[in-house]
Amino acid sequence: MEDAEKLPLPGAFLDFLKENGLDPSIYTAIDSIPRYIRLKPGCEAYIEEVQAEMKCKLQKVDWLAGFYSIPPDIQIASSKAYQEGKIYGIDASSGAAVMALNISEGDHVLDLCAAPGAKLCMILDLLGNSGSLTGVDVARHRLAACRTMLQKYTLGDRCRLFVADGTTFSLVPAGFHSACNSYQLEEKVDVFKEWTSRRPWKERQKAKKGGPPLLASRSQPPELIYYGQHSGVVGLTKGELYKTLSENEIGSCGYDKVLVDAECTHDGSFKHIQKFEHWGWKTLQRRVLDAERTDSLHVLQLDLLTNGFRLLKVGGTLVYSTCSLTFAQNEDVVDQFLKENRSAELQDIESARGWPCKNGRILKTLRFDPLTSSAGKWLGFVTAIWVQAICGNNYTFANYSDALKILMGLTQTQLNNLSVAKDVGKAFGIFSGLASDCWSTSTILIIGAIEGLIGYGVQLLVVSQRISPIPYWLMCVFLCLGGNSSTWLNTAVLVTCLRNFPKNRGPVSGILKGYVGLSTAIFTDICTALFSSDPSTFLLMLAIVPAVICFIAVLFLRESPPASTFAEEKQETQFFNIFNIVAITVAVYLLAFDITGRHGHVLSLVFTAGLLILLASPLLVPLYSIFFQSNPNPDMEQQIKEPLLGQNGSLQTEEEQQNLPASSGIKVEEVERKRKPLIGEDHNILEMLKTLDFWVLFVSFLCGVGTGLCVMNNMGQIGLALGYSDVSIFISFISIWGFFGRIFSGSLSEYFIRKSAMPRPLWNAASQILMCLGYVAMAMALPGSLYIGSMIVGICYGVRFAVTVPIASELFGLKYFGLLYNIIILNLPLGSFIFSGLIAGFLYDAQATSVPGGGNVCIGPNCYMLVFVIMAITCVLGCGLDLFLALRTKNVYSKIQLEKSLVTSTP
Ligand SMILES: C[S@@+](CC[C@H](N)C(=O)[O-])C[C@H]1O[C@@H](n2cnc3c(N)ncnc32)[C@H](O)[C@@H]1O
Repeated sequence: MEDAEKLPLPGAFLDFLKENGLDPSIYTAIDSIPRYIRLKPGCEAYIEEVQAEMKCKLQKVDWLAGFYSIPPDIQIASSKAYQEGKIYGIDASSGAAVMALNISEGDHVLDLCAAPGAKLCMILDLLGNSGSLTGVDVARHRLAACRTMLQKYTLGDRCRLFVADGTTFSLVPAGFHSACNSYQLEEKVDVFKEWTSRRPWKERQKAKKGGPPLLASRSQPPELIYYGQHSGVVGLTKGELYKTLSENEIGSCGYDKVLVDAECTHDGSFKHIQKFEHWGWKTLQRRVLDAERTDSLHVLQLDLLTNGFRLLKVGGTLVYSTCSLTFAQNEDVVDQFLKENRSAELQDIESARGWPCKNGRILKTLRFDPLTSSAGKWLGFVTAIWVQAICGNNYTFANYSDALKILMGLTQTQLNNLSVAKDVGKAFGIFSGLASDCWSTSTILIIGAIEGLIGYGVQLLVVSQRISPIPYWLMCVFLCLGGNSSTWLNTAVLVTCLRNFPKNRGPVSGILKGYVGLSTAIFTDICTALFSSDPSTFLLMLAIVPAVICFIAVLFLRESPPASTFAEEKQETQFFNIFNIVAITVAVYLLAFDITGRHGHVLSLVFTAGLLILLASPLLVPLYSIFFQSNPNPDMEQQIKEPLLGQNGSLQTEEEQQNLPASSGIKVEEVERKRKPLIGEDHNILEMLKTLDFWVLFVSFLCGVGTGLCVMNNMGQIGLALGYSDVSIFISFISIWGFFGRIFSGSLSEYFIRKSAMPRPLWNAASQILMCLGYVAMAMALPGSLYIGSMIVGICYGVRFAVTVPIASELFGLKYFGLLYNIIILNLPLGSFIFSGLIAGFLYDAQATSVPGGGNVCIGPNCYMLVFVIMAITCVLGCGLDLFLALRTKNVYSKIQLEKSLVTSTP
């Protein structure tokens, strides 16, 4: 066994792991686990200095503000930045435990197992100049180290530290609640003054005689060893400080937030376990594995949790965390606690969205697990590709619109408005965006699948004449449903994949949107090949296939940890190159089939089989991952110098880190934003709507996709007007060239950001100019114009999509991306309505002549000429807006480039 070679774990420890259902192979990952540091708020300007001093690049941890990962071999204790208190050594999962508390301004927080104080410092940083923090620890010398840390990082002003047993500690933040302080009217004679490190004579004498015991006992009253000026202690009398309240009083005067980061076996601490190689495995047996000790640990953990909860205000939040991986010390403790405390309720840790963790055994608990194979993430991406490859069903309206027009006896305006109705369905994408912020990927996918099944199912029944034509308005509703279904699928796929691969947003968006572009061709070609463009069969496929694919994706597509090591990122880029190659092969294959004219039945069957094989081929990436790799999740223990609480109570050094494989939040609320976000940071919807950048992006997107949609929706009639009876070739053209636009702009824009900080909006500007030329070509209606025009429109429409998605995420963040994306996508129904429903519909009807039996028709280049001219002018406007946005976002892209260059230049 490889792990045995790396770290020869003793039999007793292996037995311990086995008893607790833990895989020993997790300890093989020790050497590849990065370290984490947190930058003290306000020290951001020193990043470069810190990097230069440590001779390594700090890689930002996207999901945890202020955290950076560094290579595992870098020692921070000797660095100037550490000594000057600019950086902390703290594990990312410890940071997650603090974030789960959801600290808000003015909170009074209790840290019941505070020493050595990494989380304590982070809490104080988050509190700033408000609220208070009470740190408690049973070990005097460890808490003294905590005090040193507070002084070093100048964080002590709102903190008080008590040596006390956390299972019996009973003091509330009395100094802040006059209502809870019955002594307030008494004359205060002997009050606490400003804290001084100089001890009273009595204490010094006591210390000379050997001092108090290192560990506080349960019955011993709390001993105050430090308090800051604004910690609520100064001005209190002893009676006030040490007053214990009734349960009822605690309900209103207790703590807003309690952290119980309980003592545990530390088996989740890799480096901690590694240290036993030096300390001796017998020590491990005695300190960690001893059955009696672990039994009493479970009791201690439950007691700490119970007492922490007792001191919590009604409506407050408690987080229980350990650095053990065993169920006994985590879920079992929480389970037992919940049984005994019916007023406690487990709450979702909402800030955990996108954290590299998985669910614990109890719903709403979380585990930071050391081994997470990336195969699942890639398998999820492959199913995302498949979902997208069937997601462009919305663009295939022209394939069956004529059947609808004839069956329902519609005019062109009515038909165009039907196509607008399907695009209006996208306006309700807002719902999928909202839902994606609270529901899982699988729920969103299932909703989309069922909606599509109903929407296209009814259209199928009408077109196949299984039911007589339904009223026009009702048909609008079902088209709307069909259109809306794709927003659920797109949202589920895009949001999840962008969060899983935040460092490769261009390729992710390019590939996924590329397949959306291809999906029209995939549907059209397979249908034409197998069923000779029969509209009923086409609709049957639109109804059934997406639902089946979605149910497959439900099994695999979920949020996973983003890459957090340099090697992982490098590999991500390689894998995306492979996906790009496969996608291009699919596109070329489709193109080859399209341009080689009509094919016989056998050849068509062979083509379809080949296409299915190509669509399945991305599976090779997750298969490679399964068979040739096992990636450690890096959120594991950092450097530990000594055992935590040894039998002699030995003291850990300051830079020791805590690991947090498991934590559960009990009542967590939304984090309050303290300042207006800058462009490039996470914006909520209101914040985004208030920015000029958003409106520029929104309107320029409208200019691009609105005009493009108009061409797609009207292609059937444009083709007829120009003398083509079969327009499927043009529809396939738009789809395939759209694909090339998406795939190349996604990856190239990423490449040029990395290379020269080229703002992504410049790609939109270029596409808009090209699109303008395409419309001019179509307006001229020369021979071949429609081929050139559909190719250009396809490319530029593709670029718009692939580039705008990452731009939105780069400017406004990924936190609320589901909703942000769907607001931007509102442009589809809006653009479709303005350019297709209003402008094209009106101008076409003005030129057309009525036909017997209802409806109208227009033949000749004049039918659409004015429409094309208007759209060409719109493109020039769009280009201007894109250039303006590129100028405004120059700095954002310089920053992104800097981050990317840091990654690539690191060995
Ligand atoms: C996992 S460590 C806490 C780490 C700390 N929260 C940090 O982030 O630096 C557990 C701590 O619990 C303390 N402890 C153990 N038994 C305790 C008790 N009965 N009451 C209070 N603290 C206790 C230990 O001294 C140890 O410092």
